[in-house]
Amino acid sequence: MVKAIHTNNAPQAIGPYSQAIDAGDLVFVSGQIPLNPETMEVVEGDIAKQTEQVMNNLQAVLTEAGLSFANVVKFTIYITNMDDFATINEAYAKFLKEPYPARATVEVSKLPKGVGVEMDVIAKK
Ligand SMILES: CC(=[NH2+])C(=O)[O-]
Repeated sequence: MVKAIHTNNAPQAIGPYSQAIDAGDLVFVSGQIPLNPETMEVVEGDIAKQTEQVMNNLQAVLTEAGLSFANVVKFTIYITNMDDFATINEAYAKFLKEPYPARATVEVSKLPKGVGVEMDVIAKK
């Protein structure tokens, strides 16, 4: 039995998906892009600001599931410009403590709403 997680503290889904799915021992959080949850607009600012918003959005969904970044076992990061890798790492690391989750970072040609970064996570209860 799976359960959808929903919070108004993170952006509403922009397509037919749940913000997260509780699948028992694991919680799968959908890709977050840098939308302000109140306005549903892309945040203004550079890729560091976008990364910070993505992390805040992920944190809000995890909190709704009763979890935190300490529960995250896997991140996937999608970026539209691999030249942003170092900047994204720096902004990302501010939210995490060692041992860091497993991770993959891939460059893609486009992301929804024209943003530069999207991330999804898998968390273990
Ligand atoms: C933003 C997102 N998670 C999607 O699938 O479009």
